[in-house]
Amino acid sequence: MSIRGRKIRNNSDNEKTVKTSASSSIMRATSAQSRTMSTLLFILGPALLLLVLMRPMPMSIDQEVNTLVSQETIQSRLMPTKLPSPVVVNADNTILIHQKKSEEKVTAEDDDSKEEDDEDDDDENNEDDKANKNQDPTATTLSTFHTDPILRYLEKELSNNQNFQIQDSKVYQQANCIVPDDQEFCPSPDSDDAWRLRTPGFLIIGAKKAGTTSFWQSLTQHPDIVGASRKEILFFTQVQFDFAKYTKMVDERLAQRMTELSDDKLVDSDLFQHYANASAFQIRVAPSRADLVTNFPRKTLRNRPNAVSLDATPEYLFNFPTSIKAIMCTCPWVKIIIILRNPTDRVWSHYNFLQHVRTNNGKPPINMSFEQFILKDAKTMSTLDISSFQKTEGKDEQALSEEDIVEAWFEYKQEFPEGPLGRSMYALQIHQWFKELRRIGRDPKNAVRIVRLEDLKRGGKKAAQILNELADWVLPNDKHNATSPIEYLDAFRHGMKTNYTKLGSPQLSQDTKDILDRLYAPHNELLARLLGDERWRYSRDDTDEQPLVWPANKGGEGNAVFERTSIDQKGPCASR
Ligand SMILES: Nc1ncnc2c1ncn2[C@@H]1O[C@H](COP(=O)(O)OS(=O)(=O)O)[C@@H](OP(=O)(O)O)[C@H]1O
Repeated sequence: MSIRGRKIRNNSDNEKTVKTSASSSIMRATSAQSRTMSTLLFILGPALLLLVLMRPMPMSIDQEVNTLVSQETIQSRLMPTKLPSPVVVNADNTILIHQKKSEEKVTAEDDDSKEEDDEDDDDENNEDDKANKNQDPTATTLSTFHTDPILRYLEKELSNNQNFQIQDSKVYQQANCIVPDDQEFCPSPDSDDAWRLRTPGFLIIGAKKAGTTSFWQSLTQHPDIVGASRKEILFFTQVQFDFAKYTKMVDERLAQRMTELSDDKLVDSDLFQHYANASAFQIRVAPSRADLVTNFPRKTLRNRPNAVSLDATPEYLFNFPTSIKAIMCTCPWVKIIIILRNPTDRVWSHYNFLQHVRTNNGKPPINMSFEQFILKDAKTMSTLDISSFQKTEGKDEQALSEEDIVEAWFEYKQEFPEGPLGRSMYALQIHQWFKELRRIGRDPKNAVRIVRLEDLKRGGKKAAQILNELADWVLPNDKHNATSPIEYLDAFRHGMKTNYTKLGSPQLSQDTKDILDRLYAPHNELLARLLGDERWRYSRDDTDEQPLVWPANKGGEGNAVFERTSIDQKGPCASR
């Protein structure tokens, strides 16, 4: 019997005794005693009641979520500061995430010219580098590593190796890629292999649960839009990205060199590990294009000179710390489509997906309520042990640098790969994509299109028009309009629409929804400023049904100007 059970039995034994003696006491009780009791109760009663009412109540799950998902916990860690200052979105859509003493704007060009300077005379400039780094939080880890003897050694060794030639093309230097000597990398546009340059022609990079599957199904209606062998090939994510192959080679070479230098102080296992990691993440090794194209129907592409291929992997948007580099090193000409959705609705859909779809697929469901799910994520975000976060904590004057954010994001993804809350922080992710595109000399307005699921969901002529124009944009040679707007829309409508209510999903509680809307408000604000239209705020009061496409027509109609451009073959192939 449990201790609790025993207590109960003892209590009932006692009860009998108490009952017997109580009845005789009552018989003997005098009216004077009764009066005293009544008086005491009259005086103490209200005080006791007050004490009971003031007792601290346990927190409800909603309150707990509210506390954790507050701007002080997540916001301060994932966004550099509270809006509006010092986050400044400039007219040209660059975001100034920190304030330097001089209030000087940091642009991609500044970064580039700094790198070039570093390369010219990095020995002499070690001190300068340090000084610059103190002044400018966006001074990249790259410049730190440039001052490093082991990285210099690696660079020297790798550039001497015939299998690892650093391409002399500027774009590759800027993207900091080391391109393996891949014979298939630069086929002549007239050769039978020219199709490789259209592989992939464009990407749908996210967001997850924003209708990417229907979007893929819609665009592949066109006979010249050829999907990869499956949706979500994940080629440019860390898992598929062939870092291992190249880092293994780097590591082996490093290990060999370390053995040769066995007397050297540098032979230290921690240090070795550190630089092995650095070799993977600081020196971006381009994945092999030969491996990439195996994910596409090569025969179809070879036989159709106008065809453009599509990889739709929503993981890429979220996976920016590694995916952007891998993509820019492998197919820098690629066009990018992003589809967004109200951030709170996206998180809810994400939860339902994991709860139901995975179960149906035989994979283990996430066995928690929606509130527990987002609490877990909020906790991950707020308790991340990332030195770069801690470094800046409490120092308002020195906000996080972009490098810190990228690093933090990387760790966050490791901690909770689903990252349901983080994935809906769109501005932070899109900004990184824009920044990287500018870095290799591409204008995001030419390279990217962003649309909303809400506009496509509504259907009608305008939704059909968006899909049609996007197809036009990615097809350089579409002279025959093989697919009509209505066909695109029909395919979108019949895409992977789900109805979780039928699957038995509970409704999203209004309180939780409000909390999430509050969490995302500043992120949406930043998105609206980044994309130059306040409707990207995703305000629940917004009744404007005008479709929203980025970049918007300056005329204010909200429709993008879709220019038909041929695939821009930037990169080392362009100069050959
Ligand atoms: N045509 C149409 N109309 C309305 N809603 C649509 C449509 N197509 C897809 N969806 C909704 O998009 C959600 C799935 O998004 P994804 O395909 O991107 O999911 S995934 O990331 O590939 O798993 C999923 O959202 P939820 O139902 O809210 O979970 C789909 O229902």
